[in-house]
Amino acid sequence: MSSPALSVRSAHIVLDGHVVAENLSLEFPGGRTTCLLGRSGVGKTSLLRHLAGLLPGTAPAGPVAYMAQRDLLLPWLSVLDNVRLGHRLRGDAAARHAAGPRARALLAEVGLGHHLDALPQTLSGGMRQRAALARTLCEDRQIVLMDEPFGHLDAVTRFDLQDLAARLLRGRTVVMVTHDPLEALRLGHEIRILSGTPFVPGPVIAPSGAVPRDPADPELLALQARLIGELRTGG
Ligand SMILES: Nc1ncnc2c1ncn2[C@@H]1O[C@H](COP(=O)(O)OP(=O)(O)OP(=O)(O)O)[C@@H](O)[C@H]1O
Repeated sequence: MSSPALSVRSAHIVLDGHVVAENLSLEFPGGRTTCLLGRSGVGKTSLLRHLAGLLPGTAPAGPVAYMAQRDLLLPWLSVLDNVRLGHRLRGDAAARHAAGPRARALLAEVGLGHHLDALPQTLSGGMRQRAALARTLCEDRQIVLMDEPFGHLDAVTRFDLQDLAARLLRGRTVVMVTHDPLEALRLGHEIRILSGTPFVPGPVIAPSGAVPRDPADPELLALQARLIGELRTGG
């Protein structure tokens, strides 16, 4: 099954009287990763929450997986139970049972196969983010919304998780908020810069080559300089 495109049509995003977006129309291509960049406070999280149907008066485009800025792991559940939490909360007995092997396989993929019984507070920040990524993927949704999924990680851990995410998210429709232009350039089939109040999305930036892209690629480095310049002047 191919992942659906996502569209926003003539949307207004207003939070307690603050107009974040007005008459907003945007397309996110199916089966591709779109990275959203923009200065702090421009409205990236609000747009993601709009897409997820988490704002008043909105509905999700379909079943979505949402990975929030904080990992939101429940401290009293093991890593394994955190990863299969959605199934445990929603599913019937058969679905709950089936989630176990899937959760274990994903935890092995993210390098936590030996920490199934660990409690979140005993893990490093990078390990917690990996567990949160496994939980997001355990939902097995065609649409995945991610809000700064690799923020607050050291450069090497971030780099490794970007590679992992690109592999595990292949073929899904992904909208990812990031503050890091290089992350957007490594992972995004398309990149949009949001700027202004209310925000307006800039034109689609579509670097060439498959993701995850090589950060040493001269095209990427040139684009990084351009994105930083646009963020500086536009935001
Ligand atoms: N509940 C609220 N009521 C009023 N204004 C809000 C509310 N939540 C957010 N805002 C404002 O809406 C704007 C957009 O916030 P949002 O969190 O979407 O920005 P962001 O681009 O994701 O920021 P950051 O990069 O810092 O996470 C900000 O100016 C923020 O102050």
